[in-house]
Amino acid sequence: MLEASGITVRYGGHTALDETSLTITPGKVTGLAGPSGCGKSTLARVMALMLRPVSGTLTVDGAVVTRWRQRAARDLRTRVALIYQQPRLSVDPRLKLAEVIGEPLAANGRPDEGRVTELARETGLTGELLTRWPHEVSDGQLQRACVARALTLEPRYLLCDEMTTMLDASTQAHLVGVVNAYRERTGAGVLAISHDPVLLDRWADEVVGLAGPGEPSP
Ligand SMILES: Nc1ncnc2c1ncn2[C@@H]1O[C@H](COP(=O)(O)OP(=O)(O)OP(=O)(O)O)[C@@H](O)[C@H]1O
Repeated sequence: MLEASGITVRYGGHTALDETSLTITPGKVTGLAGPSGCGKSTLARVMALMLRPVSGTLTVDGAVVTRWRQRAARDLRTRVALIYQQPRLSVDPRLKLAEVIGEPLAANGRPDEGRVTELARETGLTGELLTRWPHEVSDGQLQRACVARALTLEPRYLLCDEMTTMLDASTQAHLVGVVNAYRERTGAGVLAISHDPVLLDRWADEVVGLAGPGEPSP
């Protein structure tokens, strides 16, 4: 399990999370809802080992996380992948789409063109798109590449932060289908953060509501 327990995060003097807890179970989709600014993205970044909380404990399959970001143990860091709402802010504009997808493999010294091609096919990207720069593709095509990138190292937990909010209905359905197929094949646990109650109702096994600090739980 991926377990955040009693997590507190402050940005300067502002408390974004106040002793918040959330558990993601392998094989299940946990939905996370809550008003804008209540700390959903912040919690996802903590659970992806990208943001160190002021206090609280994060455990990944029983291992307590003590180091964060690049200093985190590679084995723990690569067990969790995060997909953001805005693909343009999460890709290096100097990399072509094939390189975007293959980035985690290259960074871990395991370049694998075959795996990149396979993931591109699964996420609905044609070979021709793989040779383009990010500015030459649509947001939906770029998000497909980001989903493929998130799956390259076969994470045990996949955190989808408003993954489909900016996309049309058919791209949304396709990418949710890709994540579901991955979960069914590998038993990965999924966190689905969304403002869309219809999507969460359809997609999640359980929906958790997050209140802002100092507010009553919904
Ligand atoms: N890097 C930052 N520096 C300062 N404050 C931040 C930073 N990131 C987020 N915050 C603040 O922390 C709070 C929680 O932000 P967060 O993005 O986690 O909320 P959210 O629930 O994901 O919101 P939304 O649904 O609008 O995406 C907000 O008040 C936000 O303004």
